[in-house]
Formats: sequence, structure tokens, C-alpha cells
Amino acid sequence: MKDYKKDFVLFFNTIKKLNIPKRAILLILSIMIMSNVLSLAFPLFFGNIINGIVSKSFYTIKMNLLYMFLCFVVSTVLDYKNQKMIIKLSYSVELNIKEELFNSILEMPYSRVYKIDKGRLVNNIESDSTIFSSILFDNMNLVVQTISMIISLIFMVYISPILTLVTIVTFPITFMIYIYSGRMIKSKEIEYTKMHDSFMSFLYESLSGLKSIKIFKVENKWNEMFRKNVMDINEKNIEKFNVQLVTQVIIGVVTFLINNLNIILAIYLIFNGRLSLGMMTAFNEYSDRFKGVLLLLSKLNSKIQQVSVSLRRVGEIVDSESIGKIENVNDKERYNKIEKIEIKNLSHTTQSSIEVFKDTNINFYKNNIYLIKGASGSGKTSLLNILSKLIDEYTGEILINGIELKCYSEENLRNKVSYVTQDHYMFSISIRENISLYRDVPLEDIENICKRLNLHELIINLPNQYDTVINDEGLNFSGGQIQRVCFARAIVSNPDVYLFDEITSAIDQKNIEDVLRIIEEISANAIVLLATHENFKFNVPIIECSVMNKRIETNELNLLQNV
Ligand SMILES: Nc1ncnc2c1ncn2[C@@H]1O[C@H](COP(=O)(O)OP(=O)(O)OP(=O)(O)O)[C@@H](O)[C@H]1O
Repeated sequence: MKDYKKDFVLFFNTIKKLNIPKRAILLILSIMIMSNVLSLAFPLFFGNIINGIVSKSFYTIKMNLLYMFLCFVVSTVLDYKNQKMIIKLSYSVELNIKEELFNSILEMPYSRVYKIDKGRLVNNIESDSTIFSSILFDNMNLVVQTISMIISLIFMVYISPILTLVTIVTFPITFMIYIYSGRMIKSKEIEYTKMHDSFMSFLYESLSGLKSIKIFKVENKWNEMFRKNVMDINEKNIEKFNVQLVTQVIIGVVTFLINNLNIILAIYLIFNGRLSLGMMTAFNEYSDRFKGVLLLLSKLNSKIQQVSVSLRRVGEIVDSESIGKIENVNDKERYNKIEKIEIKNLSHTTQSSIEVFKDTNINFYKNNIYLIKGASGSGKTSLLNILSKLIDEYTGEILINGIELKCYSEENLRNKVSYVTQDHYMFSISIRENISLYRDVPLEDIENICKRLNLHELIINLPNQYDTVINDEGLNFSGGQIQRVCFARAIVSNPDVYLFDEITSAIDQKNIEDVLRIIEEISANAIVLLATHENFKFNVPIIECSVMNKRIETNELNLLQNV
């Protein structure tokens, strides 16, 4: 029962968060109730017609036929109008949830998103949101059906209290069955969603790694894994539906037995003149509706269990705090140029418990290029991830102009720190947008940097020049070209700190020279950190730092050596 209460609260809290038009919901609900009440009068009219036949009263037959026809027309029109409103509203609710989820994922600190299974995120947006929006209308239907159940009950009591008493005996029995089956369905649902999440991840990884799958000719193995995944999911689904089915069969058997008992009792009452044939037919109809609602509840119960699992998953994403949004930097400092970064007693351990840094100290100052060197896995990328706030799990202090990095919002940092990561990515948007990434950058600046990076000639020969869309009609750049576009993306906003991670790995010697000359220029007014395994020849003094034994240290001997 506690679980039901929790889910109930969660459901209404989520509804509150979403911008669902309450007036539309109320209107839909009222029409549903009206149409249902109208259809409930049918059995009574029908019963009266039968009684009219028995007593040969044509007037009764005629009038009841007319009432039935009128009720039918009005409830059909209402149903039609309502269905249209429901479809419109359900799509808008679904989109609303999807938007809220997608937004929450984008706002979430990267260190948190990184830990969440990507398949799960896709499932959150795609399937959890659909389940949630559908339950909203199922719940409305539940309200309507419950009302119709109560009205049916009133008619039943009006026709025959004894028969009604026999019918409602089923209630506690079915209720216990729902509670028990609900628990079973929920545990199956949790297992199923986990499997589905990992299946989505498998698909996501297979498509990302398609090249390797083809190169190493492991399509058969991947097919096998796909089949296994699908079969496991199917099995879990079948288990879940079996529980539902067994529940329905048990409830069906219970209601059948009670039905027969009712018929015997009704015949007895008719023989004793306490019930008419017409009213027996009407009672049967109402009790069928009454039991129909119970069956509907059993189906809905399994859906509610599914939704409660989805609700919790949606809640975990939507309610997650967005650390990156907190801004604790005063106005003066917000607009100041970054002059220095002081790292004091920095320690960082990965989520897989690898200690990358331990009590390390180092300072970085403006007008300098810092070459960050170190063996593979020593922590170069981790340092850049921490400085760009992609990772915020560290102890010690990182002071930017004397203020702790954690006090800067991601938004503020975005304008001050540019980071070119090892995974170079171009989006399916235009080249100009790929470089500006929707920041306020004049086309002229984009063209200038592209000229210096030998990209301009290539771009102006494309059909739509800088407005040409990547991935459209198969357009794509080579690895080195993409790397240069990502480099341009970091440069155009003119930040205070540049973080470059292996940015020349795919670039040829001639272009490397151009990139180095640009780095020299930008370092005149910025802090540049360049993580690399290469021995670059710079024309300005550089500071070489080595990352090893969980520390970052400046190698003073290398100062000026490259000049
Ligand atoms: N997301 C992560 N989750 C868990 N461990 C990680 C993660 N990223 C990196 N690590 C671990 O942190 C350590 C430092 O990795 P990092 O990528 O910073 O090294 P690196 O010096 O940049 O290596 P390379 O030169 O090969 O790029 C490694 O032991 C790595 O296994």
C-alpha cells in the first residue's frame, strides 16, 4: 500500500511540473462522464422494452426505443469530439515530458550524464514518456469507469438488492488478486526495463562501432548478440504478460461462478414473482458492466506498475540537481579576464576507484603555453576535464583568479574556457553553425580562421559554401579536416583559457605548423594548455609539464629551450 501511495504522490508531482492544460483535462473528463452516464441508461430502456413485449404495451416499446436512439446519438457525438481532444492533448503531454527530459539531460553535469547508460537515456525520452502520457488518460478512464461502476451498482440495488449482494461478494477476492499480481508485475517490469536499457545501449554502441564490426568481420557475432538480447527481452515480456493473463483468467473464473449463482437466484426470484424478465436482463447488463470495470482495473493495474517504474526513472532525471547552474561569482569577477589558475592539493579518483591525482599543486598563468606531457593513462585528459568542469569530483582547490572553480557556472565558464577534446565531432548542421555553435560569431571571423587553417578553399567550393550542411547528401570531412574545424570552433570565441587535447593527431605536418603558429598568437593574451605526446617546435617560450605518479609538475629545464 505504501508503494501505491508513493507512486500516487510521484504521479501528481510530475503532473504539476508539466504544463498540462487543466481546463482541457476537466472538459475531457466531464464529457467522458456524460457519455458514460448516457450509455448506462441503455440496459434500463432495453429491460423496459422486454417488459413491454411481455405485457404487449406498444407505447412502452415505442418510447423506450426512442430514448435509446436519442441516447445513442448524443453519446456517439460526445465520444467523437472527446477522442479528438484526447489525441491532441496526449501528444502535447508526451512532447512536454520529452522536452523536460531532454532539457534535464542537457543541463545535467557531464560527470553525471557520463555515468548513465546511454540506452537508458534514449529509453527515458522515447518510451517512459509515452507510457507516462498514456497513463494520464487511462487514469481519467479509470475515474469514469469507477463512476459508471457506482451508477451500475445503484441500478443493480434498485432492481434487486439480493442479487447485488451476491455480485459484490467478488469484490474483496478480486482486490486481493490485484494487489498480489501487481507486485509480481512490478518486479518483472523492473527486470524488463533494465534489459531494455542495455539493449538500447547495445544498439547505440553497435552503430557507433559499425566500422570496427565490419573491418574485423564480426557481423555474425554481433547478430548473435542481437538475437540473444531480443530473445531475453521477449522472454521477460512473456513472463510479464503471463502474470497478467493468469490474473485475468482467475478473475474471469470467479466472476463466471458468481454469474451462474446470480442466474439461479434470479430464476428463483422470477418464479416467486419478485423480479420481472425485463429487469433480470437489465440487471445482467449492469452487473456485466460492474464486473467489466473490475477486469479493466486488473489490466490497468499492470499498466500502473509499468508506469510507476517509468515514473521513478523520469523523476530521477527531471529532479536531478544541475550543479553547473549555480553561480557564486560576483559581477566584477564574472567579466574579468582569467589571469591565473592555481591548483592546490588536487586529488581526483575516478568512479572506478583509480587514483589519478594525489595532493598535486601547480599554477598556470596568462601569456603562456603549457605543454602537458605524460604516459598514456597518466591523467592528462582528466586534468583538462576537471579544468573545463566536465568532471567535478575532486578535492583540493582550483582557483581561477582566486575563486574556486566550483563557484563558476557552466555558462560563465563557457565564454572563458575553450576545450578541444580528443573526440572530434561535427554535428549534422551547417559548417558555419558547426564552428560558431550558435554563439554570436561574425561570419568574417569564421572565414578568417578557416583561411588560416586551409579550410576556406575547400568550403567555398561546396554547393552552399559555409551554409553547407554536414552529412547532407553524404558530405563529410576527413579526420584532419574535422580536427581543424573543432580547433576553429575553440578559437573563434576568443576565450581566456584554451585546453587542447591531442589536437594534431590527425593533421599533416604542413597544417600542424599553421596550428602551432595560431597557438603562439593566441597565447599572447591567454593561458594555453596543450596535452600531447608530440615534441612540437614552438617559436616562443613554452613551459613543459609532466604528469606522472599522480602529480603534475613543471619541468623548469625546458623553459626557453624551444626558442
Ligand atoms: N570516464 C572514466 N571513468 C573511469 N576511469 C577513467 C575515465 N576516464 C579516464 N579514466 C581513467 O583515468 C586515468 C587517466 O586517464 P586519462 O584519460 O586522463 O589519461 P591520459 O593521460 O589522457 O591518457 P592518453 O594519453 O592515453 O590520452 C586512466 O587510468 C583511465 O583509465
